[in-house]
Amino acid sequence: MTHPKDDIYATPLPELSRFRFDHTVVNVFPDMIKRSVPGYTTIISMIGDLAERYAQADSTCYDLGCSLGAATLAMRHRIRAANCTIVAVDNSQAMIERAQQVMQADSGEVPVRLLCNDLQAVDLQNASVVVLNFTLQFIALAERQAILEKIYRGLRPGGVLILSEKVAFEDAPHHELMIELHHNFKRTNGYSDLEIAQKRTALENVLIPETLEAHRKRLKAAGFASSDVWFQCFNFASLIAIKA
Ligand SMILES: C[S@@+](CC[C@H](N)C(=O)[O-])C[C@H]1O[C@@H](n2cnc3c(N)ncnc32)[C@H](O)[C@@H]1O
Ligand SMILES: O=C(O)C(=O)C[C@]1(C(=O)O)C=C[C@@H](O)C=C1
Repeated sequence: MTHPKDDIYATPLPELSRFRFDHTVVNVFPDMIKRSVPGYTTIISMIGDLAERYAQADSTCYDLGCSLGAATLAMRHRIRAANCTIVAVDNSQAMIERAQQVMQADSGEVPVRLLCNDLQAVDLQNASVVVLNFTLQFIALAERQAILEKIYRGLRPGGVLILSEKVAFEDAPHHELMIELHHNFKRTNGYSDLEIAQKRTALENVLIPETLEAHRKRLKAAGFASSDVWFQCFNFASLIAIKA
């Protein structure tokens, strides 16, 4: 499958609409996310490692906000436990349609079920691995706690949640520095200042980052006794939370 270059924000757009995961984004998504999220390829690969370690026999692994299924594929190729299924969920019809093609072209043996649905409407049961890879950041703040509680309830003891997010920092100078370093990462990857600025505006009030402290507090309140960061590059981080 070819991966066209993301040039969505390359020319001045008279009206910047809110960022949406529509057909235009789907077409360039693999290029967009690799050039926009520091460490994305490493995180995907490590989700495979973690799935190999934590997937339990006769259980379900969930990829919530799966987009084109990069984390699903990483898990599919690393799970060794017997009789596991992966359920991959996204509420963008365009993403799920393309993800179907990606799964059909893949020869992995672990069964994958793709669902076009709001992850908040999906019942989680008998889970050993749950992935929220840059998804929770797109959900309203007031709805985030209930999602983590549902995940906690749906996990088996010893199961794991992998939560990756763009994050904010309490300390204003540090926050600004991380944003500048992230923008510099994008510039190094070929995005112009115009592209960076227009995407930033389109993501305003759509992608809502929180501090790592806020995420850990929420995970604790949901029931996770243990959670901590296992990856961070600038303002992009991934946490691991284990159900005792
Ligand atoms: C940044 S992308 C996730 C990337 C993907 N997890 C990966 O590892 O490549 C965010 C995804 O979350 C999906 N999403 C946002 N809100 C959602 C919701 N309430 N229910 C299901 N999917 C959602 C979007 O459609 C989008 O595909
Ligand atoms: O913060 C940015 O500038 C981004 O482009 C980040 C981000 C993300 O973290 O999901 C936003 C939208 C796209 O899905 C790809 C990357």
